[in-house]
Amino acid sequence: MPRTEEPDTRAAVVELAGVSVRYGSAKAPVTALDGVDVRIHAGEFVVLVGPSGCGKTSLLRVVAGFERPATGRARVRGSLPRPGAGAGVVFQQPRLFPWRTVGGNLAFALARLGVPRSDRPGRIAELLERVGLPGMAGRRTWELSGGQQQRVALARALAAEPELLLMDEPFAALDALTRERLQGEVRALAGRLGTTVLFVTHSAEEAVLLGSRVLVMAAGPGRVVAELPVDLARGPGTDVSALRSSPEFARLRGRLAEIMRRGAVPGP
Ligand SMILES: Nc1ncnc2c1ncn2[C@@H]1O[C@H](COP(=O)(O)OP(=O)(O)OP(=O)(O)O)[C@@H](O)[C@H]1O
Repeated sequence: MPRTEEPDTRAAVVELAGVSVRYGSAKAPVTALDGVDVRIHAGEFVVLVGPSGCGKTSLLRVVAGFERPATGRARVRGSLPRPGAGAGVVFQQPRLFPWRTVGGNLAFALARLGVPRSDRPGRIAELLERVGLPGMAGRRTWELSGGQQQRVALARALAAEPELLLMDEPFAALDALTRERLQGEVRALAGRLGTTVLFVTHSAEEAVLLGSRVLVMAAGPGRVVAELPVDLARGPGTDVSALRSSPEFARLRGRLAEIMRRGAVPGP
């Protein structure tokens, strides 16, 4: 959704043009997405926000290659999206193998990526360090808290060093304190690694806190109705709780909540 008449000539990491997704049968079709255009550039942190059923997960699934659009064009780095090809995915639930250790879960992902057995322990230690779980490789996943399990899921998604990270309400099931900590970490991590992120949430607050750009969706049928660029400070030392108490954050959150209420861009 360009904000000017200038054509956008930058190479896009994600490009959706006129994408529709339909479920159900021919007799009872459900149009989950209708004519969605989205371009995401390298290093952007794009958040999809909107009410339940507006197609946020469907859009993410198209980008992940789990869902083929009924109409339109979807490309990731110029190619048809395919599961496991270049994008790391983190879901609301960690979806770890409960019978494997933390390290075993990561080793499985690394093996699938073709990482030689001898390199795996080093990579596992690095990944666990990166998500704030150093030395936890030998732990059973059921010994971990929900937040720790979600960190392991994030480490698994980072195993492929993806240029693109897709996150579907990854913190929704966590308590407020853990959520805040992980929000800060994901924000810092994405900035440090230069990862492009597409993140789904219901929360206006989370959207403004994390996103460099927020896309607002509406239902019936699912579509993108507005976008809000977010210019809150970014950088490794940016403290999420300080950001949350800044006047700029309050202004943006209020504006986004108003856009979400109206389902369209309000006047100046
Ligand atoms: N497998 C499916 N079969 C039939 N309908 C589906 C299927 N998956 C999703 N839908 C429908 O498509 C629409 C969009 O669903 P989707 O899960 O993408 O929305 P969402 O915005 O992510 O919702 P939520 O915030 O509740 O997770 C909804 O009406 C939903 O009921």
